[in-house]
Amino acid sequence: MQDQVFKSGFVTIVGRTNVGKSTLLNSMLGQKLTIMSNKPQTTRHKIQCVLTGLDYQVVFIDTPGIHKPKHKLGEHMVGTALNTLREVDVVLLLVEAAMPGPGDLYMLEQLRKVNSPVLLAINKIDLVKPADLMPIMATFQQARNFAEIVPVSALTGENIEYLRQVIIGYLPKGPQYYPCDIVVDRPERFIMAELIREKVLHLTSQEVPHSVAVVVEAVEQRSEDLVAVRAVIYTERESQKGILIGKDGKMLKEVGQQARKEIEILLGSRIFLDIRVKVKKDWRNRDIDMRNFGLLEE
Ligand SMILES: Nc1nc2c(ncn2[C@@H]2O[C@H](COP(=O)(O)OP(=O)(O)OP(=O)(O)O)[C@@H](O)[C@H]2O)c(=O)[nH]1
Repeated sequence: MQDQVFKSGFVTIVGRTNVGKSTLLNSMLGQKLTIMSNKPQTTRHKIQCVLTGLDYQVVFIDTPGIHKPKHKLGEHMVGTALNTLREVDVVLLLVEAAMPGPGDLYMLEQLRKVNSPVLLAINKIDLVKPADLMPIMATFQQARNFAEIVPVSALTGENIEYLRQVIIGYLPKGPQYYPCDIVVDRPERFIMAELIREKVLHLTSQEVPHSVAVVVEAVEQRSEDLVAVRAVIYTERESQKGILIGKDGKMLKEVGQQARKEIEILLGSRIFLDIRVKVKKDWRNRDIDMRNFGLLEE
């Protein structure tokens, strides 16, 4: 009998905003790790999630949505995404089940310089009729010779297991980079901040989301089963601060209650969560603020 070969490698999921990258990643990992929202551009960080099986390990790098930059943070997001393309073993391009739009064409153009295998996953197939899928697949295949095209629904889970197998099939022989119980390489503080930001995105209306950054400033073990967490939500304008706090502090209370529940699950402990809201004017255009918020790497 032949020895089993261990396969491992780095995989990046790219695609324009809102195509379902985070949902797909979570669905493949079977756990909630990156934040999901119905508003575009919620993923700013390069998060690595690790999926380990008996004979494989996939390290997923979740890139920010590629889009035409509008301000400095936007430029940085595009730069990060493009850099990761050159460092990975497999690139997974995610698109929606629709004819390619300008965003997809821009993405395809960026991928022209990529040498590693590029797989195409066509997401949200639950929204289209099977007959409409064939011409969409054909159009994408004409645009580039993809290693494979896999239609999926990250939301319903359709074809996700198959996609996982396809990805593993393209990984090279390699070592186990991380211990098997590691699923994410970001520190807990970062995940806590992302959970809080996710609640803000879900609960507030359109004018707030993109100008919000969350920083967890302190985490303190108060007793055996109580951890105190102090976080600050930064906004760009006084008016946004008002919206975030809400009438009689109701909005902030709701954000805090919802985030607390999930942080308690994350840490496996009771949490005392103290959230403040502060205004930091124009932070998205200032490198120093972005670095402080952990949005730029040194
Ligand atoms: N119907 C349907 N909706 C989906 C599917 N996958 C994702 N969505 C929805 O699409 C929206 C965007 O999903 P995300 O996973 O946040 O998208 P993203 O590409 O990570 O977005 P950014 O972080 O902005 O780049 C959410 O409302 C998801 O629920 C799917 O297979 N079917």
